[in-house]
Amino acid sequence: MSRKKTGKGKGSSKSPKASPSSSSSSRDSGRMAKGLAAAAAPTSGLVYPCRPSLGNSGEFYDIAFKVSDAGGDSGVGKTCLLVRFKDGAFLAGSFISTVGIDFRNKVMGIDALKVKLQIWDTAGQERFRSVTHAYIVMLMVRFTCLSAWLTEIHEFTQQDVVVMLLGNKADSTHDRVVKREEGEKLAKEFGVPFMETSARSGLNVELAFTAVAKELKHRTMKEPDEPNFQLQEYVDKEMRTAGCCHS
Ligand SMILES: Nc1nc2c(ncn2[C@@H]2O[C@H](COP(=O)(O)OP(=O)(O)OP(=O)(O)O)[C@@H](O)[C@H]2O)c(=O)[nH]1
Repeated sequence: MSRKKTGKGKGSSKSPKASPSSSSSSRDSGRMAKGLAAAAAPTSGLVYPCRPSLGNSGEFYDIAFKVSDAGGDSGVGKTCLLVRFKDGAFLAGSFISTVGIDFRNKVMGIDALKVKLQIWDTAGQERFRSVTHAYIVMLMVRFTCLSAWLTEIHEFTQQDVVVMLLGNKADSTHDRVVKREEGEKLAKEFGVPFMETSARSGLNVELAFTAVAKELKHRTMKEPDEPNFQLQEYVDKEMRTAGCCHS
């Protein structure tokens, strides 16, 4: 029997706010009931850009960003990807559809800085309405829907939102969300970076989030005459260096 992944009745209705006070919350992972999602939406992608702050997991960080894995159709592996990234484990077993939204924090070392990513896990049906101000949206869509998803992103999010396309379940020929060639072609067509991941094997999961964190850090801290961070180039180079794949 499969259960629903739900925040209903758990935790509080408080949202993680863009202020130091949210850090004092006792939770490192928050859950919200579906109806609260829109009201609980973050007000800024940048959580707290200042010198070391103490996260609620007890880790210091220099800068923090909100990231959303929204945009994935139901069942493409959004929750599993997050769990793999945060806890290094794969959630095997029966499929439990997310209801409402959930978030997880992780602090990463990026170019001598501690960057906290607060990653929002949304149910397929919540789409972007609950995360309109997240800085980045990581899509794991079935590609027939890509155009519609991108239109929706641009309608409901900040203009400078960063979008990254992930083809998850790369470990499985049968289950994979999209073929690599198809993903690369479409990503090029739509002008978004693309990479394959697997929550099951861990393939490229750390790399995907590192690339996101680097892009966000660069956007916030770059000097006016500094060139933009090339996310796709970085990802391609890292994969080549690693002889294919990061896990
Ligand atoms: N083979 C394989 N299966 C995966 C992978 N990631 C997730 N799954 C399986 O896919 C199913 C759905 O995963 P979830 O992470 O719950 O999907 P979701 O996108 O969060 O779904 P919603 O909550 O409905 O939006 C589960 O049965 C997972 O075990 C992967 O990388 N490889």
